[in-house]
Amino acid sequence: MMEYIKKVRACIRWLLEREDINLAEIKRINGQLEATHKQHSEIVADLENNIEETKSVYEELQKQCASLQEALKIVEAEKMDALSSLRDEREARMGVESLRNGLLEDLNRVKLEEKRLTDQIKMLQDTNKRLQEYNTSLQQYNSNLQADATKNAETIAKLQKEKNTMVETMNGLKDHANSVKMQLDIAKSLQNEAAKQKTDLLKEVESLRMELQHVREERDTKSAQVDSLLAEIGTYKEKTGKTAIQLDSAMAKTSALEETCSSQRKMIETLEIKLAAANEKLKRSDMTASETMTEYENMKKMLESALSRLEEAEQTILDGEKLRKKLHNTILELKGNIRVFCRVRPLLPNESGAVSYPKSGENLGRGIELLHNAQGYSFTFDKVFDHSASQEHVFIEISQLVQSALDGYKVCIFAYGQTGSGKTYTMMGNPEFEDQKGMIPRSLEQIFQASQALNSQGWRYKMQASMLEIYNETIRDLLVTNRMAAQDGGPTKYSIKHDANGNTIVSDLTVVDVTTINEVSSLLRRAAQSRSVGRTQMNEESSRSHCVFTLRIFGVNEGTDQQVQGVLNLIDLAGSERLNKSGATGDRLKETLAINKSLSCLSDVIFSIAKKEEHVPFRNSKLTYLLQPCLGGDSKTLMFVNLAPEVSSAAESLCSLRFAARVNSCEIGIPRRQTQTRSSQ
Ligand SMILES: Nc1ncnc2c1ncn2[C@@H]1O[C@H](COP(=O)(O)OP(=O)(O)OP(=O)(O)O)[C@@H](O)[C@H]1O
Repeated sequence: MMEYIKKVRACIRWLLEREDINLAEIKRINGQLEATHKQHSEIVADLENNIEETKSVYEELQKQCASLQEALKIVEAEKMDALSSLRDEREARMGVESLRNGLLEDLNRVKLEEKRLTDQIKMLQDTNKRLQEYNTSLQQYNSNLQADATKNAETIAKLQKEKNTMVETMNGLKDHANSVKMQLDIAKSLQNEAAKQKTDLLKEVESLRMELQHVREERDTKSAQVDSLLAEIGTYKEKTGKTAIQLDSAMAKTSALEETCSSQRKMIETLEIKLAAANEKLKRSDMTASETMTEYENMKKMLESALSRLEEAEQTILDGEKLRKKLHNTILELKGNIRVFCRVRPLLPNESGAVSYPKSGENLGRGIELLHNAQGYSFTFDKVFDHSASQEHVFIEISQLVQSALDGYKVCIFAYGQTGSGKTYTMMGNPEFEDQKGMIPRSLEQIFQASQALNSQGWRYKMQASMLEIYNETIRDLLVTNRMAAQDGGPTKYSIKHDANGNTIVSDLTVVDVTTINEVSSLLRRAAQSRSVGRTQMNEESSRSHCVFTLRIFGVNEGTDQQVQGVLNLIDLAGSERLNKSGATGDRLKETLAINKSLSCLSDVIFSIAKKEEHVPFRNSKLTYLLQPCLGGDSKTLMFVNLAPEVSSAAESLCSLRFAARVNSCEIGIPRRQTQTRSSQ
């Protein structure tokens, strides 16, 4: 309880203390309240002042507001104006925007187009670059091939030389072998003789031996007789004492027998000496025979090795020839264009020339310059032959091309140029004189020689020749014997067709199997006589027709069963002169028109092939339709452009050169070989 009271007292004390504190606090708060009241009244006074001020400001503001509203009205009106003008502007802007959008679309389109074009240009540039690179690589390849070809030609020449020396050595060896053989024959006959002698001697020795034996036996019987006689003598002496006469005779008999014995012994000795000599001789002849035999064997071996080397060399030459052929064809294939050779005929007396040639530089042998109306024109071709070039020289340049007809290519060589420029001279020449023979007889000679040479490699060739001319768009058979031999009595109408293999067939045309060059020569003579020759003012013997010689070549290799089918077309075109220059009238005018038409058809065809046009107008003239397979891209085509060098022909020459230059730039495609195996037929 006490404790409790103590606590209550403490509580009361604490409450009293708290009351004091609270009183002091109330006092403080009252003081604060008073201060706050004071402050409040000050604030109220301030606020009242402020309200007054605000009121005046408000009035001021109301005034301002009224003026602003007025201004606002004005502004609103202005705004309306502005809005309407804004609308107009918007419309205008929309118009402009749609225009802009259109323009943007256009721009985008243009940009896309530009991008496409840039891509295309890039692609073209790339292609161009690639083509250039390809071209460079082709050129490189080409020059490599040419270098290889030259190297091969050198190797072939070297091998040929080696072959020649080997052939010479072989001939020497053969001679040597023959002389050795003769020696051997002599030695053999000597040996035979010696053998015979030996047998004779052996026989003699045998008979001598037998004789000796016989003599010995005789001697032995005689000796036995002597002994028996001596015994008998003894017995006589002893027993009966026969007479001395009997004894003497017996003695004489005995000594005679002894003499015979000694002479026979001598004979035996001489026979033995003879036998030894014969044996010696036999031995010697045996030795000579074996020596000759070894020498013969050595010679035989040498001859065999020389023959096998010769065979190897021949094989290498054949391989080299094959490689050269392949390289040559590859080069021509890579070129892929019509090749053009230009040939200028010599000036006739009293003519002055308008043609010159580069004396040096890269166009040497390929360039030609023509002076016309005081202006110079330069051209370059695959080859240019000046007036001094011989027929042989020109032929060397085309011989590889001719050769490829044997390898199964279609080859077409034609001569183009004005009348009197040397086309016929180039193509046919004068076959009666060796140095004046033209490309046609030379080509045929080469074909026949080469086909014979290829015989050893198993190739068998069959050839068919035909020859026609196209005169005023009409075909004439130049090999037919009776020209008017048609059923109805009129001239034969020839029609041209092409078979599936790309071969041209001219109905009713005479096709002659030829096996020798002489047959072809007589055919050419026959054709030359039939050829239509007209007269113009320019050339007394101007040929007014296109003359087409065709040789079909069928080859089969009996070893490999490979078959080839080549065609060689050699064409002497009619003169290309213009109408005003030829001065032709009447029939001649008709001829000239027909010639010009077919020549222009020829150029149309060549240019259309070069442009890779879908439609090539082959059918526009007989000439182009006839040559379609040979111009259609898979053949090897060469054009001679013949020029007359005189000043008066400069205009015509310029036309011919321009045409030839265009032809030279044409790519007609890659020549293809027509080849198959017999079993694949
Ligand atoms: N390279 C040459 N060397 C020597 N004489 C030539 C040469 N070229 C042509 N001739 C001669 O020029 C003349 C005319 O030549 P050619 O008859 O070959 O001309 P062409 O062009 O065939 O004429 P055409 O169109 O009338 O047939 C001939 O007498 C010929 O012998």
